[in-house]
Amino acid sequence: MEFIPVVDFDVYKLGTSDVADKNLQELGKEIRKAFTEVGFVYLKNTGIDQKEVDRVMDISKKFFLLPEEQKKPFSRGSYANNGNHGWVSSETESLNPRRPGDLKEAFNTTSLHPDIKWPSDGCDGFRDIKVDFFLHCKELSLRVLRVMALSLDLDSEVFLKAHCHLGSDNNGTTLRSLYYAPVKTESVKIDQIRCGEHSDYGSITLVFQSQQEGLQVLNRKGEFISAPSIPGTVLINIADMMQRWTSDVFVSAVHRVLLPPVGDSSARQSLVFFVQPDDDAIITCCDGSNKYPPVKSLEYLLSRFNDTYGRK
Ligand SMILES: O=C(O)CCC(=O)C(=O)O
Ligand SMILES: [Fe+2]
Repeated sequence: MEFIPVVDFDVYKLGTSDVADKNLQELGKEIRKAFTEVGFVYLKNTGIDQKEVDRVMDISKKFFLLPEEQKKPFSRGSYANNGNHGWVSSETESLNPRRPGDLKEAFNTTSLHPDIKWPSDGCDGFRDIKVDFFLHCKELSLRVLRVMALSLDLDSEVFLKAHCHLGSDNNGTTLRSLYYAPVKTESVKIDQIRCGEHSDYGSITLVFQSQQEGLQVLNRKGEFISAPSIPGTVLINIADMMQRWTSDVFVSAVHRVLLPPVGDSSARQSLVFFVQPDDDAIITCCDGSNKYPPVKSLEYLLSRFNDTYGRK
């Protein structure tokens, strides 16, 4: 496939409850085709509107533009109850370990625990805006996971059963805001880009992008195709654990974010919702085959984090 298909999710958008089986089946067919052929799909009419996405981007940007000393207290690794929650500074991660650190900053919302300390000075409303958006993304993700199961003629709950704790500290699902600062060409290292080639780790990922281009997806022919922002849609991709789960029926495609063209000094932003099965879920091939050995969700995730943050 040379492009990523756009599928209309209207019949099962957030807020609908009485969807006919026939409609779900139709939807399933289209989603299945996209996830087997390219691993990515754009969904339109999901019930998450562009205004809400813009609000989350705006509050995130306010935080990212604060001076470093104000962001440091919220660093990833400083939260006792959750090792993944918090701020990650630029060039800390290499999603492709063969490249220098990615030119991006991130804030991970992984814990919704009431005791979590949130940024608020200079970015009023940060917590509420993030938490509301997290919960909307959660609802949409559960709907998509249900359609995916149906599309494979499986029990509709087969994936949902392993996402019961989504939004609690026994599940690693993360809403990540990314900020790709304007690039100063003269200080870019050799082979450095905004986000190195990688595939995601969990079950599925929801992506919302600002207008700036750069996201590319590797198709089955081995060519990178661009995945531009389409306002009002959400881009959804299969991640590695889902590929294992479906014995490679759904493909977790490699993707990356390139530098902007020389002379383009705009910042880029995205919101990425990484859906993760519950920590103690055991992921076993759903076709009954043993193409991949069973793996515990949390162990798999931790091994992938070690690669990203440079295990020595
Ligand atoms: O920023 C983007 O558009 C995508 C980033 C991404 O693929 C990731 O963080 O896993
Ligand atoms: Fe990704």
